Amino acid sequence: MEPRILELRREIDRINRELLTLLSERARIASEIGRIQTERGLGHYDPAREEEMLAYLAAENPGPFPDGTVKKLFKEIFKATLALEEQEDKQKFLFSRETRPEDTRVKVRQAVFGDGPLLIAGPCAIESEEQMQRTAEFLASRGVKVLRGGAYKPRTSPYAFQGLGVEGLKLGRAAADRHGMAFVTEVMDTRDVEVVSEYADILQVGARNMQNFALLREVGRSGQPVLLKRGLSATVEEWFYAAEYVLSQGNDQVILVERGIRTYEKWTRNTLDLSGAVLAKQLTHLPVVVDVTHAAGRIDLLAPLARAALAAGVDAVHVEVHPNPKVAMSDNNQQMDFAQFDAFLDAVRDLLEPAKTRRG
Ligand SMILES: O=C(O)C(=O)C[C@]1(C(=O)O)C=C[C@@H](O)C=C1
Repeated sequence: MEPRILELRREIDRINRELLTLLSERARIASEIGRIQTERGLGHYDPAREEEMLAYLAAENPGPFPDGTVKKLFKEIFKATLALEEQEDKQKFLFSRETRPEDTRVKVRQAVFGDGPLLIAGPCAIESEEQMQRTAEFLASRGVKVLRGGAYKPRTSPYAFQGLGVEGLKLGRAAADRHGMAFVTEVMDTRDVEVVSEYADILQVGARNMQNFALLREVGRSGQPVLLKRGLSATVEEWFYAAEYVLSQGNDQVILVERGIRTYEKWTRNTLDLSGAVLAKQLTHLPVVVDVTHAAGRIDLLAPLARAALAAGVDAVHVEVHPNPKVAMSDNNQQMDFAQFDAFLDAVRDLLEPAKTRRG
């Protein structure tokens, strides 16, 4: 090798090392800026700041690189810096496995979310004492430990059945108590969190309320376990950020529910985003539930979707069950009757721990 080249390369090596030192120092300073921005709820990307730096770099460019090349090099530095700031943010999020590597377990009466697959089952809406008692008795006899039932119903039409309210809460609590089950029901308004908490073991925040930030904070403050449904068109990141609202109030009993997202598909009510559910398991330490009923909106897909979800490692599957769906006050076509639930159970039993389910 030409001695002069070797000598010049050693000069390059020295400058490489100096550049590395300066770039690392720059990154540490920018990280400090990023931490301050995050604390103040500010974003990191600042195009005006980037333009300001590019302007003086071009003006002071001694060559031989053309201004365009200098700008391109520094834009890469800005991009890398932004990625570093955003990565550091993610490591700060309470939902992140970076913050808590071990799985969070949510224990509610006899059910432990995150400790082996569970079923959540029950009617869309609580309609009567007889309906809730019959359903709870049947489901408990099949080993279901978590009873769902809506007392406050988010209906598209204001003229549709809105739920029994507190009367429904009482019926759900009584049915769950009689059969040793946990009771989960939706809360729709910050003003109802206190009363719903008196009856329900788990507060459900519905898909339409996923970014009702006041409600998220209120259920967080309640300290009650929260079942957080992903919004109809929410990104996975928005879903996690919604969970962060609850966690930020000091409440770590958060369970994430993938219930299908709104797409262009017409043959199913929504489109089950299994990748979203898997991302939730991988990136967060929170238990993850898949609600196959609201995803599919039809009975014939429930078992295959539940099998896929359980095989993918989710912690629970959520289905709607009603003694007589034909006369249900809501969602008639997507609730299983008892015989259909037994067939569903037979189809998924091998993926649920045998101890948790039995044929009555
Ligand atoms: O100064 C900031 O706000 C930063 O986040 C640092 C920095 C940079 O690399 O200089 C990074 C990204 C921004 O878009 C602007 C500037």
